[in-house]
Amino acid sequence: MTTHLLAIDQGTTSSRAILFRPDTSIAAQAQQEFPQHFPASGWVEHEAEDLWQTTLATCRAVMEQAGLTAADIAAIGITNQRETTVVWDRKTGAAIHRAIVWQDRRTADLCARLRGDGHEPLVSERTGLILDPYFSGTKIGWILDHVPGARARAERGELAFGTVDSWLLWKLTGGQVHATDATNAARTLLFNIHTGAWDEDLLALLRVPRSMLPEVKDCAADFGTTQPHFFGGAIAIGGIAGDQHAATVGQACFQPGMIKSTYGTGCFALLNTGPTAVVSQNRLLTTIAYQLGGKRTYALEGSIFVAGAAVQWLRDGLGIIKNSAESEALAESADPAQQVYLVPAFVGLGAPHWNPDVRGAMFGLTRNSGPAEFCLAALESVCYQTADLIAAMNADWARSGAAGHRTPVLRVDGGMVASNFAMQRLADLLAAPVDRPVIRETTALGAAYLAGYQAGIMPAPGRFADSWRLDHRFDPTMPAETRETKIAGWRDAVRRLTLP
Ligand SMILES: Nc1ncnc2c1ncn2[C@@H]1O[C@H](COP(=O)(O)OP(=O)(O)O)[C@@H](O)[C@H]1O
Ligand SMILES: O=P(O)(O)OC[C@H](O)CO
Repeated sequence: MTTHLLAIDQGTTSSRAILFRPDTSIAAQAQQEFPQHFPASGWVEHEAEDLWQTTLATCRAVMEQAGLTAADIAAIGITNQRETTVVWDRKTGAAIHRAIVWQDRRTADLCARLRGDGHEPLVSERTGLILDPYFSGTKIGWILDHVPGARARAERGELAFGTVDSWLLWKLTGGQVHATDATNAARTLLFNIHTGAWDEDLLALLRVPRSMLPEVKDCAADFGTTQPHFFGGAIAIGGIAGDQHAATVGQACFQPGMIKSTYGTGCFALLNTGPTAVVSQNRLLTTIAYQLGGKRTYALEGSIFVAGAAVQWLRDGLGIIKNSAESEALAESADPAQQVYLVPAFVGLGAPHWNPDVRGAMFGLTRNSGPAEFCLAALESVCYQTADLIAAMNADWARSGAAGHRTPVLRVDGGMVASNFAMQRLADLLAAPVDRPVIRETTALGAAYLAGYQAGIMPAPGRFADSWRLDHRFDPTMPAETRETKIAGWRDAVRRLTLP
C-alpha cells in the first residue's frame, strides 16, 4: 500500500528523516548530526557530501525501522536549511567547495559595496530581500571567484548551483533533475518574487551565469523519482519547500494574518499576507510563503540568526549545562532581581537590525551574576528578539491594508519549543498567547503534506488545516509593568551594542 510519506528535513545542525502515516501520525524518525566548520571568524561551512550522506542514511534508517519498502511510500517531500549554497560539477556530481552556510558573513564587504553603489532598492524591489550576506547570491560569486578556474567552468555550463534542496534532489535522482521550488529560489537574491522568474539584472549584478541555475517549480510538483538502488525501488519526489515555509504549511497558517515562529538554530517568524507582497517599513523581508497550483502566497519574515544556538553556546561554549533541556531548571533558579541581558549577535544581527559586523555582548552583570543568570539571559534573548519582530510585523500589517484578520496568537515549533520555561517567557514578553501544536515536527509535516498533496493522498489546504491540534497554549501572566521595564532594558542593550 503506497500510503506513507517520507519527509526529509535537512537542517543546520542535523539531517532528519520522518515517515508519516496517512493520518499524519509518525511511523518512524531518525536524525544524524554532522560537523560544523568555522574556518574564520563569521565563516560557517558544511561538507555538502555530509548533508547528502546523512540524508541518505536517515531515510534508509526510517524505512528499516518501520519495516517499509519503496513500494509503501507514496512520495518524498524535501525541506531544508535555506540560503546555504552548494556549487557542484555536473559531470562528477561533486561539490567544488564546501557548502557556504546561511549564517556565514564572508560576503559582508561585497554587500556593503553594492549598497554603497546604490543597488539595494532594485534588489529589494525584485526579491523582497536586502543586501545581506545571509542570502545565496553573493555566496555563489564568492565560490566562483575563489575556487581556481570555477568562473570559467561555470560560464562553460559545467557547474550547477543549488540550495540544499536542489543538491539533495540532484543526488536522489542521480543527476537527472536540477530543480528547486519557489520558496527556496526566493532566498537567493536572484529571483523576482513578483514574476516568479530568475532576474537577468540581478544575475548580471551578482555575476552569476544563468546556466548554473535550477528550474523553479511549485512547492507541490513532479520533481522526478529517486534512483532505484538507493531505497530498493524508485520513489516519487513530490514536494519541496524551505524549512520555514514548510513549517508555515505544517502549522496550517493558510489564512492571511496568521503567524508562526520556528525555534531551531535560529528563529524565523512568518506572517501570511495572502496574495499581497507587503513591503516592510521595518526592515522585515518579503518572501513567498508557498506556491501551489502556480499561485503565490506571500509572507513577511523576521529572521533571527541565534535562537537555539544560544542554548548550544551555554552547553558547548560556556559548559554550564550538559544538555539543552537543563537550561529550563537553571534559568528558573536565576535571581529575578538582576537585569542581565545577552545580545547574541554571534554572527551579527538579523532582522530588524541587519548588522553583519556587530558581535555579541552581555549587559548588566554584577558580582552576583552566575550561570543561572547567563542561562536566563540566553533564553530571554530569544523572546526579546521575537518581540522586536512581532512589533515590526504588527506595524507593517496595520499600514499594509492586507485583507484578513491579524490574529495575536503565535504558533510555535522547532527544537527549542520543548522548553516550557522559554515558551511561557515568550508569551509573557509578547503579551500574547503562544500555541504549541501536538506535532512539533511541523517542518517535516509540511514537507510530507506537500508531497502527499502532489500524490493525491492529502486533502486541500483548508481541510488539512482542520487536522491541526493544540498541545499547549501558554497564556501571558507577567505584569505589564515588569514586561515594559524588561523590554526597555533589552532595547537599551541593543542600542548600546549597535551605536556607531
Ligand atoms: N529543552 C530545550 N530547551 C532549550 N533549547 C532546546 C531544548 N531542546 C532543544 N533545544 C534547542 O533546539 C535547537 C535544535 O532545534 P532543531 O529544530 O533541531 O534545529 P535545526 O533544525 O536548526 O538543526 C538546538 O539549538 C537546541 O539547543
Ligand atoms: O536549520 P534551521 O531550522 O535553523 O533553519 C535555517 C533557516 O532556514 C535559515 O534561513
